Amino acid sequence: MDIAALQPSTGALIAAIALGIVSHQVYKRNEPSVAEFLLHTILLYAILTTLVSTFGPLSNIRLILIGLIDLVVYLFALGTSIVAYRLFFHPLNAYPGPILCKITRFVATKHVIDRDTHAWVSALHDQYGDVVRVSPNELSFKSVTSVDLIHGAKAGKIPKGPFYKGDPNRKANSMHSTQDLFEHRWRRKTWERGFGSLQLREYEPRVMHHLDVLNSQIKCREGSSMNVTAWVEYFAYDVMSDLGFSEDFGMLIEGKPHRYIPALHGATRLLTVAAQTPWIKPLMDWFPVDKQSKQDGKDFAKISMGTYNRHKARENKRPDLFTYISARMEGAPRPMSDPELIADAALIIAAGSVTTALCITFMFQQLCRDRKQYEEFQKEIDSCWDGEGPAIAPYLNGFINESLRLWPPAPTGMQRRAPKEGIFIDGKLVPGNNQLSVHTFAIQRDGRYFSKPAEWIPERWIESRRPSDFNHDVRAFIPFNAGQYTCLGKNLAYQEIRLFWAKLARRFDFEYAPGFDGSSFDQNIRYKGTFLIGPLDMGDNGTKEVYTLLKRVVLLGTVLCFFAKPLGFSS
Ligand code: HEM
Repeated sequence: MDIAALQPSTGALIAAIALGIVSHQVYKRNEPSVAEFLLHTILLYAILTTLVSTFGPLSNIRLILIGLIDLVVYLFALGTSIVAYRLFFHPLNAYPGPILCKITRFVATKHVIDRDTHAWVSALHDQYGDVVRVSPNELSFKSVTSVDLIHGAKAGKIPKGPFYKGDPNRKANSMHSTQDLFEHRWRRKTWERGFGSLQLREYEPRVMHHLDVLNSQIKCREGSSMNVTAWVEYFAYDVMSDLGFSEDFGMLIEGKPHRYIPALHGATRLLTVAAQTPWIKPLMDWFPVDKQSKQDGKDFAKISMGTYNRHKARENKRPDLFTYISARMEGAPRPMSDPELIADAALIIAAGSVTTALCITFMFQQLCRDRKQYEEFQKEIDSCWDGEGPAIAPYLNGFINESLRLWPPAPTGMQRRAPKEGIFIDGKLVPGNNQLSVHTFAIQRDGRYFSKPAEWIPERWIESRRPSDFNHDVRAFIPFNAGQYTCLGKNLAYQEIRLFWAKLARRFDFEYAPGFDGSSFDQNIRYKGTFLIGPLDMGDNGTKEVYTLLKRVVLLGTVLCFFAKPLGFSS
């Protein structure tokens, strides 16, 4: 075929370019879904082809081909218009950032796929300062003033961003993923009933029960090594299935993971990719990408539904978190639907298990790395245990906070949307509807807020022991986020972690397993919504048990001597 004969007329070309630019103006105001975009494009193709046909008689095949060329020109004009706008006319143009990030979200998506978002954004902050444009319409901040404005007390009118739309496995919003301010407020109130101090007291013996099981499993394995990462996960998931639904995944008893763990990990992988670019979500079903994660996502949804159905069917319920969440709250504007409750059921375990497990596992790593800190840690727990839980344990608290500061389980920014009228942060206007967040990992490792930021120093949290010249600004400590969306399980998490150490540090003396030095663990810290970590192989060196036994023998001897005399056995 004569190529020259396929050349579209100038009129059709100009029309295609004009339509590309006009479409961009329309899409800028009303972002289309993938289906809408495809429909528009097909319609445009039909319009362009009709237009071409008006310029003279053409065979059908020529008409189709010239129409296609026009369509490519249209798409090219649309793309060029988008890139030019994002580079030169976008309201976030005044903010610094890498050029590619200003043009496309795929840079951020690539880092999610590479599992290094936390380190990538942190490095961008090192290069560009307190604010970076990480995507065409998204800013990442790391100043304490931004915490207050985006997440804190002054952020009442700031809703969650489109990131939260991303879960491809969800039929309805969970309390956490809803972006409507009013809806979030009343659903959160419903949840709050499960986290009062009375409820926490009720949960405590249930946590202790799982610690007893873990305790006996460690004892059984004395002399051999254990992958602490896995066992702490078993503990945290078993606890949440019990506190959440009065069920027991039974991972601690069986010593192996329930299907829930890989299913949740796979589902989160899909979620974090889809959440970067929510329009990708429907495409995930159409294309055969990451089949395993898709299957995991489906299994995760199925398990959550099963949990919900069993809880609903159960009579004589022990009060647990889901009992509070699923009972209609007085003053609630409407009852919750089944899909919403299933989404909330998934949230309980997803939010409460992996986060707590990560905090504990990072503490294990540090304790084995620094024997001096371990000795002080153990000494304090031994001295303050009052039979029910460590009463005042400032060093333990400092240790927990250092874990959460250096390795916040959810390390990246929690995306919010600027209100319509925009918001002034650090003296500059962020125009309405752009996305913004404070980067937890970066701000918590900023020397302006915490001196020697990369060092694990529990004493920094104890006022009497903190060096007087130390920077210590707790406004920059946001592992649970802050304000209206702050973690609901914060107190539960602290309680669980304290009980964990009170029970286990008193009993065992942990150290790296022979041949393991922790370096492979450090090198394999990745990001996947939360941190994703590798195995941490440890053993109990047994001295603690022997020491406890010795203490008991000495105590028994003293008691016997004391009674022996009056009873006349010692003459
Ligand atoms: C060390 C442990 C924990 C850490 C570091 C942590 C961290 C966080 C963070 C950063 C958020 C904010 C998420 C966002 O804005 O998108 C959050 C929210 C939440 N967390 Fe936790 N969490 C922990 C433990 C728990 C536990 C044990 C539960 C119990 C179920 C829980 C339940 C929740 C819930 C329900 C929300 C949603 C709150 C809302 O949207 O209003 N978390 N958590």
